[in-house]
Amino acid sequence: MYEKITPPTTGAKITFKNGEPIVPDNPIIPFIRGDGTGIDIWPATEKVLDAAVTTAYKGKRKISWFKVYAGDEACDLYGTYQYLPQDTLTAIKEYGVAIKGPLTTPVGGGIRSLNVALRQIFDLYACVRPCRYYAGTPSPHKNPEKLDVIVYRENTEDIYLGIEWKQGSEIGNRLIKILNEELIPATPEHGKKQIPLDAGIGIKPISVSGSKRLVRRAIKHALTLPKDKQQVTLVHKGNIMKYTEGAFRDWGYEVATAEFRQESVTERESWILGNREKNPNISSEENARMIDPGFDALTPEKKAQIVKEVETVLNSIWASHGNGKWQEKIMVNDRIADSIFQQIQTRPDEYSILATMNLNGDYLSDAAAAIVGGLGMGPGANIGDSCAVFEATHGTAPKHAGLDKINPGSVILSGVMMLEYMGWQEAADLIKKGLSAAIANGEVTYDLARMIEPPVKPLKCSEFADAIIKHFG
Ligand SMILES: NC(=O)C1=CN([C@@H]2O[C@H](COP(=O)(O)OP(=O)(O)OC[C@H]3O[C@@H](n4cnc5c(N)ncnc54)[C@H](OP(=O)(O)O)[C@@H]3O)[C@@H](O)[C@H]2O)C=CC1
Ligand SMILES: O=C(O)CCC(=O)C(=O)O
Ligand SMILES: [Mg+2]
Repeated sequence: MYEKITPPTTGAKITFKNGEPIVPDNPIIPFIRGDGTGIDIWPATEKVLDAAVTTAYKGKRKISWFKVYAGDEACDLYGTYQYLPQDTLTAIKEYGVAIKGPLTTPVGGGIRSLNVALRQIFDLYACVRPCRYYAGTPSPHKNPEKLDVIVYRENTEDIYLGIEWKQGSEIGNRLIKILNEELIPATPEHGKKQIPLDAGIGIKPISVSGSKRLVRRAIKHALTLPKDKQQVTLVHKGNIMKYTEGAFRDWGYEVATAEFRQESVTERESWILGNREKNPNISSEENARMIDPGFDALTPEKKAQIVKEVETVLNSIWASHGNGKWQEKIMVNDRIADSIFQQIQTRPDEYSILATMNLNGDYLSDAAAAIVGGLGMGPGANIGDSCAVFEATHGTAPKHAGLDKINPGSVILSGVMMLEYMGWQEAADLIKKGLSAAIANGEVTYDLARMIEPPVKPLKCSEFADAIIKHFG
């Protein structure tokens, strides 16, 4: 079955039922070490995960690690250009849950991202990146503890589908010609616009199914959070890209109101209900004026539309959501993408789950990680219905590779997410406890040490792993 790798002789497979993992006490878990700093981070991560499982379960549970190859290491073993060997894909498919270090992607040419390929091959449609603060972590922000968000990023489409044509290529030129001469003129709303003849072209598909399954998962996750965090914000640039980003917003609201009607309220609905609660005799038109600040300047058709919206909401959900009942529901709102970047800095505590398309989520997860201490503190998971691959938000950080210096925190915390996903909460809690105590004690790697006042001596990557284990307590 495998060409160059052999699974561990002990251990059992994780299987899936209705999208949920069924985990034996001795699961076989494939891991990819990763390029660049993966060489430093993986041994530290494995050591911490194993120590936590041993301490928590005293031998009753154990992970059997299965080394599989991707990136530079794979080329060394399998030959030139064998960046993602079939062995690796077979192992991940067979064992269902895997963890990986970062993999290099060249800019401008060369291979396409192996990280993105894994997400697409296994249909890992939700990229889940929690950004929360561990006490004592130095941060460029005054109140980093106020940020506690989970970026829920669509993981398989958008421009990451990778369908693009190089400037000057034959097909690219043909496409531009067809667009300029046939398709754009046939679309009146595009007027006399033309694509520059010297452009490269990329395609940005955003589908109903891709958007809805992501938002569905985000809402289900929100339902498991404490009441004050039960909120999903749909992030989009729908004012500019109406039929992709704007549609993502609309489909997100459709999921909330059609599939989670009893559990959710949209922000606009909450305003309409709230206006009626404050003034039981309020007219529909007055209510419409209050939810839309520009109401008086609108055309009569637009005004009528908003009045109708008010009446529809009151007729359909006043009984189930009115008189303050909406305050017990999951709030679904939306924010324009550029605005959310400033909102998570200026009003961090107003947000919880941020549901995004692929590119916006990529940017936003790095930005949110920076607020709580940087990319060394940014874990993540790529989740599908029959497979999950855990990996950090950051990349290979090549300038720090092989120095035993980098912060392994993000991959270790990705391991914590994996343990939680497996239902091994006791082991996950031990690691969070050990990591919190190490940080609070100033035992940190260079990235955090350089921000601490007065300065502390940085630990090596491997020493940080040891400090976490020491603080299991
Ligand atoms: N999922 C994946 O595997 C990903 C892969 N990549 C790939 O990684 C490669 C390098 O990308 P690049 O843009 O340099 O981004 P990186 O995330 O690799 O690194 C950028 C900088 O972030 C800081 N950083 C990153 N990781 C850590 C960490 N664990 N601890 C502390 N600081 C950290 C370092 O800053 P400083 O030097 O200031 O300390 C580093 O120089 C590219 O090929 C890219 O495509 C990128 C993202 C995700
Ligand atoms: O695959 C890559 O090289 C980059 C991916 C990335 O930045 C991410 O997933 O956050
Ligand atoms: Mg990224």
